[in-house]
Amino acid sequence: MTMSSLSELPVLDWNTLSRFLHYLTVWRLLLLVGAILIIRTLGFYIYNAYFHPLAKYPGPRLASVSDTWTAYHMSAGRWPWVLEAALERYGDIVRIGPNSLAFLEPQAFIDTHGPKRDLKDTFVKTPMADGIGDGDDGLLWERDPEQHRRVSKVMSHAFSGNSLRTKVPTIHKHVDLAISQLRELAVGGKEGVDLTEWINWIIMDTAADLAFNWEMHQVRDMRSHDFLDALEAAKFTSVILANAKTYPIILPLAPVFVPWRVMRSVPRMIRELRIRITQRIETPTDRLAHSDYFEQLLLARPAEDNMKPDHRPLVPTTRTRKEIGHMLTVAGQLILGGYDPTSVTMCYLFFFLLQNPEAFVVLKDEIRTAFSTYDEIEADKLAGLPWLNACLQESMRLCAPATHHAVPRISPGALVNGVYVPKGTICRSSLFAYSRSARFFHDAKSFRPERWLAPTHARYDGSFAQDDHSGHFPFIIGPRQCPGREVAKITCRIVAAKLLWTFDLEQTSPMEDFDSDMRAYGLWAKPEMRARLVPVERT
Ligand code: HEM
Repeated sequence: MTMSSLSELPVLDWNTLSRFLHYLTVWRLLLLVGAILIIRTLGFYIYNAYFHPLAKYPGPRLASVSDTWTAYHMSAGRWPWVLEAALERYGDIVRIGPNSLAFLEPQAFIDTHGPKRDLKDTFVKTPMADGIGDGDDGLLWERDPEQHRRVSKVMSHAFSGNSLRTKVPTIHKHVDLAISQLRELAVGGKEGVDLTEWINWIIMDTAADLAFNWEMHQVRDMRSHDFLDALEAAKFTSVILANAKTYPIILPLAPVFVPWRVMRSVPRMIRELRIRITQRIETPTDRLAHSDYFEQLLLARPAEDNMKPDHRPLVPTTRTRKEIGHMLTVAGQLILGGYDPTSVTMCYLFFFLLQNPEAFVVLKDEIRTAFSTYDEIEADKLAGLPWLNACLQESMRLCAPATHHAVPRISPGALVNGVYVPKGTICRSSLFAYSRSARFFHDAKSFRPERWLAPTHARYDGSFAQDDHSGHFPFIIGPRQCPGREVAKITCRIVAAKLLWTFDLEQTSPMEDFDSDMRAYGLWAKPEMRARLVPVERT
């Protein structure tokens, strides 16, 4: 290049720059930014679809490039069925999001949820919700395995043997009141009662009373407490917000999905909880009506517990704002954990029984033969009734209350069902799909309590002998296993036995179909069930 050609090159002086800026109108600028965004997004999609470490797994095309697929189906209420269909179509491991895999085999569930020798190998929870008390995630939502272990240890005493026995009279108290209210109502009328509503009242009254001696009196007053209404109304919103945490793509849309009544009721719910908790903290143990789970939280003073006994202050120091926030969150979770899955289990138990009259008759006979008077009905004997327990197991197999959304966990970089899953991958095992798969259960989609009976039982049916129960974990397994599982089973048995000992049930609302009419958001929507309760005549 000669000196003369060099001098012909344009010089970037102020004039040139202002001519360039003049040329670059707002529209052109927007076009430029748009083009950059499109190229970036396309690059991101091409990487996800063809070069991502999970690209080798089959699945819906949209799911491989965006989380919209999962977020949409979860919010539409058909997630368990959609995931089941995807596993049926694509195989045992399906890519359900750019960074998410779903598994069918029980071993995958054991790998992701089972106990680990080293906490760093834990498959941690995905973010679910922020604690309602000062950013504290309490027990259920706690993601840090160390912190979870600490809180879980404190609470474990509340659910252990002796402590559990002290809770049983409280369960009977609420069920007895419901039965006597239902008798009073003389519910032989045309319409009958809303069984779902009564189950909700009984279970929530019991859950709140057991959690921290909170008497909600829904059964007594025969009307829903604001807290119950708010919780039921917030179900859909909670799935949107929880989804938004895992899939930020839907975060900007979240406010659109939050109905006005939820916006109004949730702060009310938290305010009420705060007042009740403060009252509970101020009530001395000897003035309580009965023992509750909350005692354990009040006993635990982490800072002081870790001091040598002779260094501890004689009078415990006042509770900090942080401690109160923690208690508030755990208390809310104890009510939510105690209420929702138990009421769902009870509702679906009756749903399946009403649709399977033969199984229903066997259950009524078993209960009415086992107890000659109402007052004889007690927890230990109920635990030994094979058909009652088989019906409960079968109902939780077909409609596992808390695991239908395939409880997600994040891989630390480990083997799942024999394949290496990279660190950070979200893993979901669909117990719903497993439970309804003909590969693991004979006559898988039918309600057949026989499958849970021992060969010595008169109704034992050998066709179910090959059923593979190894993945039946309605309460999951490992360190996050449900601590309330025994309370839940005792409650369900007592409610079912006392109701069926006293009444015959005739459904008055139309029968719904499980596969086409039911919906599951973050939590199961409950079926509409009106029933006439006819008191059993006894000589
Ligand atoms: C049939 C009824 C019940 C079922 C099927 C059930 C199921 C479950 C499942 C699957 C989990 C694990 C959730 C996860 O990791 O995301 C869980 C956790 C939990 N459940 Fe239950 N539950 C039931 C009743 C109860 C009851 C009566 C209580 C009493 C308060 C309770 C308290 C809890 C608590 C506190 C947790 C959190 C445990 C932790 O993260 O360490 N549950 N439950």
